Amino acid sequence: MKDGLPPRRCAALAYATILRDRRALEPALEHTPGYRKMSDRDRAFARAILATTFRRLGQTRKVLDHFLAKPLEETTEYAAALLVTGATQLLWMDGPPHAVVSTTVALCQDTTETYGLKGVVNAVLRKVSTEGPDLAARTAPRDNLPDWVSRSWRKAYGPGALSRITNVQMQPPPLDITVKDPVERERWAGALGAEILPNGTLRRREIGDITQLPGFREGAWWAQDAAAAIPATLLGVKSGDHVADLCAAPGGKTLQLAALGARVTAVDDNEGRLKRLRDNLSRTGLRAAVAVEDVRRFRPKGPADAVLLDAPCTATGTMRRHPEAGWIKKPGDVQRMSRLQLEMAGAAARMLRPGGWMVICTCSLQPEEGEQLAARLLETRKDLKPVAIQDGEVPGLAEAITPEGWLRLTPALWADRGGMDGFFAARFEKSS
Ligand SMILES: C[S@@+](CC[C@H](N)C(=O)[O-])C[C@H]1O[C@@H](n2cnc3c(N)ncnc32)[C@H](O)[C@@H]1O
Repeated sequence: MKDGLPPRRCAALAYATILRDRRALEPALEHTPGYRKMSDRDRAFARAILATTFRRLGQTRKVLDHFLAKPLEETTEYAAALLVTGATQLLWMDGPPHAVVSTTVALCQDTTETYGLKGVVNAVLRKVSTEGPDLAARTAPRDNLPDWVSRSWRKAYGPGALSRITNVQMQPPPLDITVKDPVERERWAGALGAEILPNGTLRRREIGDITQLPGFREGAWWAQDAAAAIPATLLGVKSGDHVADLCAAPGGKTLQLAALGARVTAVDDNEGRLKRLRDNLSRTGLRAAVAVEDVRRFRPKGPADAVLLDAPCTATGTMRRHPEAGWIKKPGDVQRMSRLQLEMAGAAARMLRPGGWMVICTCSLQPEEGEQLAARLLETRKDLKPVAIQDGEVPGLAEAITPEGWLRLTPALWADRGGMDGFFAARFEKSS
């Protein structure tokens, strides 16, 4: 088979699946015919095409629109996938024009519907390779947000922040690392060639194969975005405390709490993701009890000293790491998820002992899943009172503390160091 054909085919097939089935990028690729049989290099190439395609989707579509007689959405599904992934390689990946155009045209032979479109695909991609860069220069990173996301962020954060957030999202994400033993942080920063961020997270510019990095196999650290590492630190956990970690898998926050010496019960209803949590515990030599259960039904053996709820959400704060996230969600998902989050937060509060602290967090930039969720929780549970987050608890992030004392992290924070995921966290104490 012609060189470069299989990874490009995988990328185009997975692109169509992701949009049709609203599926996340990694599982979509894993289930794409031929993907698992490819070499590591080809798999990495397919993944890079796909990630760049979603990261630049709005800009690429704008360029393609100039050369298409009808909107891309009205084109056959696979033809649209070939055009978008092909144009992405030409515009944003320095793809050699001849190789990109000829392999993409060859892929038109995959289906009867696209067979007859070889001429069109050839002509359009040739135009993209010659005239596309000038047209692309007239587009902007914010074009890459789905309209509903762009509208909601503009309203919530303003146009300036919207541009800063989208600029960060155009960059490939760094590898962020939480070290098990903080005393060893400097040593591992040296061994890994990493910078130490103000919250103690280690940051490397490139992700690569993390299993080959020093300290991974011996369980000295785990990968965790700097923003995701903050909520567990807000619980004020002491050694020996009983902590319920709700929606725990794959376990980044469970590991943090266990490393502090807490007796952690990690609850999640997804067995597959819990396997990853168990693997992480065994690799790092940390301990936690694990319960496979819906958080809304789970009852701990006794009241917990502290509860962490990292609720499922639309994950629009993670579009830098998961650029497809905004494209596979719809505005209705925000309402649906925020109702679920409120139910879960109510269940979480019931698990807490009087005087105990609870932190709820989501990796979403939608206010319905953050500020509005926290406010609604206070309306519905009179036994909770807010415990404002203080400057000293979040070094370098004082500006992220809201007037109510919540924490609103956006990708634009620490932008000169590579940004972070968008996250929201709020803390409460149970009064009775
Ligand atoms: C944001 S992820 C959690 C990430 C995790 N806390 C960490 O730090 O690695 C949300 C998790 O919620 C779980 N989940 C979703 N609905 C649930 C439910 N009703 N009960 C328990 N877990 C649920 C998902 O399986 C998923 O693992």
